Amino acid sequence: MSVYTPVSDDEMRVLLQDYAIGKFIALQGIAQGITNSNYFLTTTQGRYVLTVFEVLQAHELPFFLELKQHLSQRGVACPAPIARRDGRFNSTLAGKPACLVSCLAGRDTSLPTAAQCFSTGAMLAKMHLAGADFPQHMANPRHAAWWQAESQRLLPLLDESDAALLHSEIAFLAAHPDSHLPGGIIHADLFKDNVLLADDAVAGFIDFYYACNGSFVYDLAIAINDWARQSNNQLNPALQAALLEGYQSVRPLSSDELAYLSIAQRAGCIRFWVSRLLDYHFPQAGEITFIKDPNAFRDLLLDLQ
Ligand SMILES: Nc1ncnc2c1ncn2[C@@H]1O[C@H](COP(=O)(O)OP(=O)(O)OP(=O)(O)O)[C@@H](O)[C@H]1O
Ligand SMILES: N[C@@H](CCO)C(=O)O
Repeated sequence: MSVYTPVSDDEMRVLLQDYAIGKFIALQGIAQGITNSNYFLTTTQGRYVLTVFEVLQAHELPFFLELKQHLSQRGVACPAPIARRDGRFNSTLAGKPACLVSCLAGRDTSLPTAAQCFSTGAMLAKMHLAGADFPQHMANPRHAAWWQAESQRLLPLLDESDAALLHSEIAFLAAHPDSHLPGGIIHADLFKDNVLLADDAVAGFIDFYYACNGSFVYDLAIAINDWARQSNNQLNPALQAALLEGYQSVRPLSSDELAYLSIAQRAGCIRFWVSRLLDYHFPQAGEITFIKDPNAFRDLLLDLQ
């Protein structure tokens, strides 16, 4: 259940006065999603998605909403934020930051086909190219300095072999950084549940709230690690190849990027192994946390080494 903040029809009617998108017809909570409260909003002019942010703070929102506007204007399949009458994208509802975005067709999948992996790879490359002239910068809050610092809290809690693996892998990544590789705006969380598909085509990337600056090959690696990962936490070679082929159909990788890809995949494993371990060992009081299996990324890491 992902509606933590109830929004009444009357509250929505009041908020709609700040927008020029017609009159209220209906508001329906969306069951999927973990972090935020999401609703489908229908007005006399169309269908939209209302998000009430449960964790992000108001001052953090403009970067993500302006990025979505930039990308959607350049043909990247993603929700377009809806501007208020005063020109802003961000609103407040129930004392929390909120926004309206366009409603996309399509559904996510947990069992992608090779054709869907190809389309996702191609759209990711398109996103990387489209971000080139986005004027804002956001350092990655969950990269090398973060996993180095957070691992200090985790190491005493892990069994001996996991602790040794985490420690040695972080040292390996520190010795093999990606800072020399092409980069720009990355999604940084392009898992299967963050892509809406209409048959084989990408209807839209969603959940841009980890988007930041980073290397393109790292972003691609994060996507491969989820889209091609099978239930045994090993990669399906055909799905991995399809995602890579789709990406390269739009933006061919340099030989340096290709050589680094497997290291980037190991970095992607560390990123999500660490965040899932933190959710498991240090659940935030008062924060809604759905704990995903940390061992999935440990096991994939062992397979990639
Ligand atoms: N622009 C959109 N158009 C259509 N459906 C959307 C849109 N945005 C979100 N959804 C639907 O709402 C669901 C929840 O959205 P999302 O995954 O962004 O939730 P969240 O709680 O904000 O983030 P997360 O689950 O990653 O923590 C999606 O699975 C999708 O079905
Ligand atoms: N995609 C992440 C959660 C959101 O960052 C995970 O599966 O661990």
